[in-house]
This record gives sequence, structure tokens and C-alpha cells, in this order.
Amino acid sequence: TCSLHPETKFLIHSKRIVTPNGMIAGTVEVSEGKIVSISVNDGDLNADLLPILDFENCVIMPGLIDVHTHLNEPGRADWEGFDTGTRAAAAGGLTTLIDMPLNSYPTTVTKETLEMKVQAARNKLYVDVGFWGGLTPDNAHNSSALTELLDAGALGLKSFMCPSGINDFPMTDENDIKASLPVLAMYKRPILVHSEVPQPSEEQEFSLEQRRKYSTYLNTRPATWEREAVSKLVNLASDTIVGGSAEGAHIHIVHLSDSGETLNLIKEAKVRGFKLSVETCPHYLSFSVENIPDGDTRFKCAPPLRSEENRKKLWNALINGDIDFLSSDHSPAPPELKLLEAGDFLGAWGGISSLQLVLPITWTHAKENGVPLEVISKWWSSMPAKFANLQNKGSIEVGKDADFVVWDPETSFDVNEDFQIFHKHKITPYSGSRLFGRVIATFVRGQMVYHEGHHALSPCGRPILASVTENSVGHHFI
Ligand SMILES: NC(=O)NC(NC(N)=O)C(=O)[O-]
Ligand SMILES: [Zn+2]
Ligand SMILES: [Zn+2]
Repeated sequence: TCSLHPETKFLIHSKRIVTPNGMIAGTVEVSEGKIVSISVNDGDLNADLLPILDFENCVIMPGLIDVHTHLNEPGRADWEGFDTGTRAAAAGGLTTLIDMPLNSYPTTVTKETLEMKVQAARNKLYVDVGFWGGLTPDNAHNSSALTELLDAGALGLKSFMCPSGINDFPMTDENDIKASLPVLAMYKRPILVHSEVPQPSEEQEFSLEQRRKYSTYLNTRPATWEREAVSKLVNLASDTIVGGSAEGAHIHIVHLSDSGETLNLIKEAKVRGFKLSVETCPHYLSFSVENIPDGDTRFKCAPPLRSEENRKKLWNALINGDIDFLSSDHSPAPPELKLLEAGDFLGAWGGISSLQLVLPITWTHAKENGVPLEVISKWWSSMPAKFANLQNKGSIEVGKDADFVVWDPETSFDVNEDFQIFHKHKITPYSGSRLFGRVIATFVRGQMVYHEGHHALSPCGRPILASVTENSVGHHFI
């Protein structure tokens, strides 16, 4: 009942399979959830012996890995939850998510709260889900608390350099983050940082008319917030160089929006060998402030969407490899919190809902920019797997988990009432868009968890917990 395809040993074939050695026409042999052989074209198949799923001209890629999802359970399952969130993932071709430690209640900041989260996820997962632990001022200076959280399986830590909007997830400053680095270095696991530091500004009163403009909101969170945060993080990252006091630690900047000076700081730090990486999200590549309708708070997120010029530079940075990979930052909330009627950008909850759509959104833009499928796969599978040290995932190679998305890049669809969104709440700023790339089927460890609008009867995704034995193998950071 975990799979819409009854066999555990089978062949999957198509004319376009994305492998680390490029695109091939061929066949992948799956046995007990693993990839056991790959043959090019009509190579030596066990075709007479094993059932074959022939996807013809559709593309088979490694399942997508989203290292930045807010699933919000336990405590705020009315915002999303493991069931709806992982169904949406499966329908979107994502096979692994890593859940953020905030927006759930309690927040995931101790061994016990991580165990509660894993317990809450039981029998609800349609894809595999790992967990980041939270770094707050309460645990940052307590290395045994951090050790417990990492021993319990948190894949790394996440913190905010500005208020997170969640009371039991207070912000950290650079000293808090610095204190966590020796522990993280020992475990070779990353710290992910929401990189905005509030800058002094004049108290201002805005009329509702002004509050309905995205530009008003944008002006309250200028690029200097990101620049300030990243400059502090770059300083800390200098200790991560080979021979440095925090060698083995790794700082990751989540959801970069500013492609100006902030990006330059990141590029310089990388040149100097600091262990620093950066993601951006489809919404920063899709939207710009010039095109956001007044009052349309579905677009509110932090850091904010910026200018069209900034958006284009962000694309170039991604294409050039200055940005390492993509994540969704799927952060939904009940529609009431978006204050859609008033259209008040300052009062609305920030967070964009997009999980199920990230592959078609990315591909629609990539196609226009001449970016090939292999590169999409790098941004969404191999690089995120490497970053999070998911050694069994991220590519179609012998020995890896049989996590696949089968999709048709040539077909387009409209995000309208006829398109089934599996998120708990259907509001998304992508409504009304025409996107290329229809997901046909999704496989998680050989199980067909989604096919043409239908999910498997039971959820057989697994929680992914870091194990201490994995550490001996070590992280292979970007
Ligand atoms: N509490 C949140 O989910 N915040 C998120 N909100 C956004 N991105 O607007 C985030 O990742 O910062
Ligand atoms: Zn954030
Ligand atoms: Zn987030």
C-alpha cells in the first residue's frame, strides 16, 4: 500500500535519464529501494526477467531535495503539517524535505522537542523528511544541549539574526552563532542562518494606502539588512578554513534576496576558502517589486522581493555558480494571517507557499535562459544532498536510493482551479501562472508514491536522522 506499483524489483526506462555523467537513454534497475544497475540504451537488460516501467520520452531525474521547508507540525498543523506537506512534495517530484525548527510548537531546539517532532511525523510522511535543530540564545552557549540535539539526529542547526516572528524562537547574534561552531565542527554539520540584521531607521507611520504597496514593505527591510548579516557571518566563517579554529563547521546563508553587495561578500569569502554556501528560492527568481499588485500579500516574504534588476542579477549568480543551490522556503500560513482583505503588507504574515510547484517554476525560467535539465538537477538534488550530507540521495547512481521524479518538461499547465494543489492552503502567488513541466510520477526508495494525481494508499516516507557513524565518513561540503 506504500506504492502504486506493486513490484520491489523492477526496471524503469526512458529516453532521457539525468545521471552524473549526463543525460542518457537507458534503463535503471531498482531492487529493494536501491538503484542496482544502470544501462545505456538497449544495453544488457534483465528485461525478460523483470517488469519494466517505460516512461518513453519523459525525463527521469533524481527526486528533488528541499533543504528549507516549514511543515509546522506539531503545534501548527493548521498551517501545513506532515500529511499535506509531504503529499504536495510527492506531487511536485520532491522526494526529500528538511523541515525547519520553527513554526512548529514547541520549536525544535532540544533533544526532547526533536523527538516530539519525529513522533508527530510518524505514519504521515509520503516522502523522506529530515530535521534541522534550532539554535537560540538559550542553547547556543550550552554545548551539552547542542550535543544532545545533534546526537538525537538533527542534520544541522538553524538560527535567525532578526526576529523570527515566533516567540519561542528568539534571534541569535554573531556571538551566539560563534559559540555553536566548535560543536558543529565536531559533528561536521552546518549552521543555516536567516541572514538579515535589523538596521536603525526612523519610526514611521504609514497610511493603509501606503501599507498596501510592496515598496513600503521593501523599504522597511532594505538590502543593508542582508549585507550586515552576511558581513558578520563572513567574519565567523574565516575560522572555518583549513587549520582554522572552527575547521569542519560550515555556514549556510538561506534565501538570499540581495544580488548586490551581499552577494559580493559571499563571493569574496568563497575565494578565500571559507566554508560558506548560499541558497536562493524560486520566488526571488520569479517576481520583482515592480510587478506586485497593491495589497497582494501572498507575495510577502522575508527578506523581501526586490527590483527587477536585482532579480536578473540573482539569476546570473545562480547560473554562474555563485549561488550554490535552490530551496523552496515553503512557509505557508492560514489565509487569515495574510490579511488579504486589507492587503496590509506590514501587518501580514510573511512566507510564500510554493512547495509543489518548485520544479515547474524553476524549469519555466531555466528554459527561457537556456539552462539544461542537468543543471536544474544539480540545483535541486545533487548540491542539496551534498550540503545536508544525505549520502544515499541526490543522484541516479548505483547504490543510491531509488528516488526519482518522472516528468514532462514540454507540457505546460495553468495554476488555476483545475490544477490540484495538495498544500493545506491553496493560496500561492503563482496562481494564474502558466508553467512548463508536468510531474507524472514520483518514486521514494523504489516506491511509486505519486502517479498522475494519485498518491499511494499509505505514507511510507521515513524520518531521516543523522547518525554518529555517518560522521566518521564526514561531510563533503561544497
Ligand atoms: N517564520 C517563518 O517561517 N519565517 C519565514 N518567513 C519568510 N521567509 O518570509 C522564513 O524563512 O524566514
Ligand atoms: Zn528565513
Ligand atoms: Zn524559511
